Amino acid sequence: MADLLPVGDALARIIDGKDALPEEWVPLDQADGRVLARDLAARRTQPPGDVSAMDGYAVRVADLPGILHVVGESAAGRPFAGSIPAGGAVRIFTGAQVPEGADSVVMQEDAHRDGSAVRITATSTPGRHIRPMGLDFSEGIVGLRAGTRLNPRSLSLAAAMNHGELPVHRRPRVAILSTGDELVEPGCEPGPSQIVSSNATGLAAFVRREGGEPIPLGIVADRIDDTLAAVRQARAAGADVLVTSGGASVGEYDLIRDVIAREGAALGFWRIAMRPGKPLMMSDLGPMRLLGLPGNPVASFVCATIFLGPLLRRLSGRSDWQWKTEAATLGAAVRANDFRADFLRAKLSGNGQALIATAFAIQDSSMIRVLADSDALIMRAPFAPEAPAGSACEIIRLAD
Ligand SMILES: Nc1nc2c(c(=O)[nH]1)N[C@H]1C(S)=C(S)[C@@H](COP(=O)(O)OP(=O)(O)OC[C@H]3O[C@@H](n4cnc5c(N)ncnc54)[C@H](O)[C@@H]3O)O[C@H]1N2
Ligand code: MOO
Repeated sequence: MADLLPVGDALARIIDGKDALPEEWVPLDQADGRVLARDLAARRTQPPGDVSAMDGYAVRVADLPGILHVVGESAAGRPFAGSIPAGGAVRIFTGAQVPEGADSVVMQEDAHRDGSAVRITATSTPGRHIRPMGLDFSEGIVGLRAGTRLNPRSLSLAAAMNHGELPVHRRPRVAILSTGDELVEPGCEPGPSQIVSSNATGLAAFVRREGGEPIPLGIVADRIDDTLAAVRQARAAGADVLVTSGGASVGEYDLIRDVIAREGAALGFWRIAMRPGKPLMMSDLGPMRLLGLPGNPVASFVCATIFLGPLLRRLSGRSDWQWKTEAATLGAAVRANDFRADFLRAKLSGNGQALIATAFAIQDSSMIRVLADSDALIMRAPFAPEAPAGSACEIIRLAD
């Protein structure tokens, strides 16, 4: 089957020419999951001065041990104004600026206060319980790199670096169209030969998790005019990507190729050496990249994982756009593979370091329940020989 494109070539074609979408500025509280468009430098030094790491007394090590005179107080945001004289101490709290003259902080558990005096029986060392200025970061250092997907931790850092708004890439807009005469929306009363459309639901959630904005276009029947109208709707909505599901194969009702032709576009490719997902197709309708996913639910989802995810991450500006593989051990034997790269739905188990991936016995690409139960895809290269349980394999983890 020489006309089937290898998976790696298909991925290269799908991301080809697609770089990060333009930058926009968003407030911090809307930036979770967005991708930084520029390196982000600290706009201040943290901590801005030497501060105490404990509640206790700021002292001079040279005076210890001894009975010291408490000359004032330094609290976070309300520093002691003067400097500590010889034999003096300042009551200090966590995060408060260490007064001039002090070179150590003694925890209050190790000090005995008596009126304006404090008795400290042990000695200390210079710098003890003091966080030096700039311990966390100094003004001007790059704390977060362009291409980073923001998460709760990096957002805290952006805030601490004193950024109220962040430059992020625009989210990819992804139109999602289901095709098929037999399809009805979930939650209605299907007739006996109807099928509940499930692909669009999973695809929309997938798109959101990959940082995109789904544009749901619903279901169209297998009629060229209806399909064409929906594709034009996606173009008019300014979608960056149109994902169709179904109508990708060779039957008389498989219309996506006809629609591409009617739009005057060329078919980038059609049919790849992959199972599930053989009839995948790609085309560019102006700036909108069309990914024609197969209708079989598992094929649709696996193609989304392998191709749509990387495309969306590229458009979002992520530097980690490629899917990650992990080494695992087969929990059950797998058969010799044919000319199509196989992505076997599998369950992960294992204790400690050994990750065990066990392929489901039935791998039919219509089986949504198996997909829902899967934790990972076992990757099998074209013509990989049969492999017994216990052999090494490569997996792609499916997101929770
Ligand atoms: N003669 C051949 N027949 C088929 C081939 C082939 O090479 N030669 N390839 C097979 C493979 S592999 C796949 S995958 C499917 C893909 O077909 P289509 O993309 O045209 O999909 P449909 O025929 O429209 O639907 C297939 C199947 O999936 C169900 N479906 C479709 N859309 C949805 C949806 N949104 N939600 C849930 N289920 C959906 C549909 O009812 C069908 O059962 O072609 C093979 N045939
Ligand atoms: O891609 Mo098809 O789903 O191999 O079954």
